[in-house]
Amino acid sequence: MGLLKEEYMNKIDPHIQQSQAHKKIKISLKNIGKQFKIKNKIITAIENIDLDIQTGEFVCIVGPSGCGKTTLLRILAQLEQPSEGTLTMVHDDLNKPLNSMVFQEHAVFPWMTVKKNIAYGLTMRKLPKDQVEAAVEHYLQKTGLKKFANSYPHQLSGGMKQRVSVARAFANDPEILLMDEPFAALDEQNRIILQQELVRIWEETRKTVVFITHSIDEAIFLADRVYVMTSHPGMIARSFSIDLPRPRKIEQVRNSPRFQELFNEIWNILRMEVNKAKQSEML
Ligand SMILES: Nc1ncnc2c1ncn2[C@@H]1O[C@H](COP(=O)(O)OP(=O)(O)OP(=O)(O)O)[C@@H](O)[C@H]1O
Repeated sequence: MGLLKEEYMNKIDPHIQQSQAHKKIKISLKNIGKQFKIKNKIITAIENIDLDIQTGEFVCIVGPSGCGKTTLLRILAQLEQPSEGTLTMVHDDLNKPLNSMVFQEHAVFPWMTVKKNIAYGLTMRKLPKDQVEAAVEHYLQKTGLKKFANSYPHQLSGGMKQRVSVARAFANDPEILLMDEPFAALDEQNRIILQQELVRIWEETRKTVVFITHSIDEAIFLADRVYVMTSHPGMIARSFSIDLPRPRKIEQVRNSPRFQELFNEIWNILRMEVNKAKQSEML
């Protein structure tokens, strides 16, 4: 059961507020649920989601296919209205966008050069030209795209295109980055390289990130906290604090006994949820 637009705005707007310095919670979800109506059938995508995300925290969400991860992210991006519950997001600096989204693929503009793609959000905000150029230059450098600044997306590999998406999101300088399986379509080598680059840029910027992934390895390598969701309808099954030291290097993380321990704990929960999802598909 959806909300009317006005009801929704009443729910969201008062909570996108300027924070006081002592406030640490950036995103708070209380009892969030979402139902979709298809023909006469109601599908509960997510239910009873309660979680708090701290300012500067890197959060990964893993869960079986179809458990509502994208729905949750779309609610955070305000592309979707929750059917129930309260979403609170603290907007600290009104000169910056509250959030930017990075999608799995097809998110770069094919008619724009790499440089123009990265500059897009800043240009739309009509920021001074030299400020835009400095930000673009910075992220071209950080993502190894300098040589391709004037190339068009069709001249780039899949990995390069995702770099452009990541560079654009960071250059836009949002307070919250919402990432929906951004590396899922990449081959293993490119995925590792981009994970390493993302972690490096994030460790410098410490933005609040919500990152959806199917990969337990990826979640542990990137996150401060991993939430595991239940199968349909999606609820939070468990949360894991990822207490691995930073800065992180992929080889060190993967070889550490703590990584193995976390992997096994998360997999034990996820395996049960994936099996449940399979059983309900067979019914
Ligand atoms: N716009 C929509 N209309 C109807 N049902 C929807 C809509 N969006 C999502 N759903 C349903 O809600 C449930 C959750 O979907 P969602 O895409 O959020 O899951 P997911 O965990 O991101 O899936 P995956 O891991 O496969 O990408 C699914 O049953 C899906 O069919």
